[in-house]
Amino acid sequence: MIFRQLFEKTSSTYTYILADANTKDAIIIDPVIETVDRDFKVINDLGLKLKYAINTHVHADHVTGSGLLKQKIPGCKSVICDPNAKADIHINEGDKLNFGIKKIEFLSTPGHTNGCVSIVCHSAKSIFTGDALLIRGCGRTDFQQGNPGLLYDSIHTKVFTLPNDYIVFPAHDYTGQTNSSIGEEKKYNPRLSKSKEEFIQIMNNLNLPYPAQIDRALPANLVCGVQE
Ligand SMILES: N[C@@H](CCC(=O)N[C@@H](CSS)C(=O)NCC(=O)O)C(=O)O
Ligand SMILES: [Fe+2]
Repeated sequence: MIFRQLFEKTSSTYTYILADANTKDAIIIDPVIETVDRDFKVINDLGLKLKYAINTHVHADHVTGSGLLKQKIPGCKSVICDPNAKADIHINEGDKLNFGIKKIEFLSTPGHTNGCVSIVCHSAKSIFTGDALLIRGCGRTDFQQGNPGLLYDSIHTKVFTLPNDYIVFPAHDYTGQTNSSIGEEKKYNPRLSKSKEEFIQIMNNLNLPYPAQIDRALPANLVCGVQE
């Protein structure tokens, strides 16, 4: 497996590239429009064939790079779960996609937004959690149909039931951390290690300012980041 974790610093977003080392078939998870040229260079330098550009949800804090990547790489298909967002493929709970002999499986993990998915790669013992589960945190639940009770259930029934040694790769980190594990987050996550009632109380009192790019990002991300 070829693996890259790439960072976009304005929105503190992680973009991931995964590829089958033999066939060079590749996927990208949560690309950001401002760093498409960097990601495109990585893809070309490594001789990868990008099959899918996947968004874990309709992002509110940055514009997705998936539409621009599709323009640059003929044959690349955009993928999302949210039925309101434009994409080539709309996936659902339990769906799988292949790249070479590698496989990913989608878990529906709503609560941060309605259409949030987490992506499991069992052969790499890894889960890409989008904004559902962050390192020692989780996605906010105060807009985009956010629902703290639903997020708690998503994480506890879909994510925390994976083996403790699975690596957690989030869509963001604001503290300089890159990854965690299921076991660590079950034990040390200050929000999700609490009871559901305590979690809902915490989430309803975060009082976070809205993301700086929200007004630009939400409409753009409903059309893959670019108007055709
Ligand atoms: N300051 C950032 C936005 C930070 C933020 O709201 N992050 C979201 C994920 S992006 S929708 C979040 O869920 N944060 C949870 C938390 O506890 O911080 C910006 O202006 O972009
Ligand atoms: Fe988000």
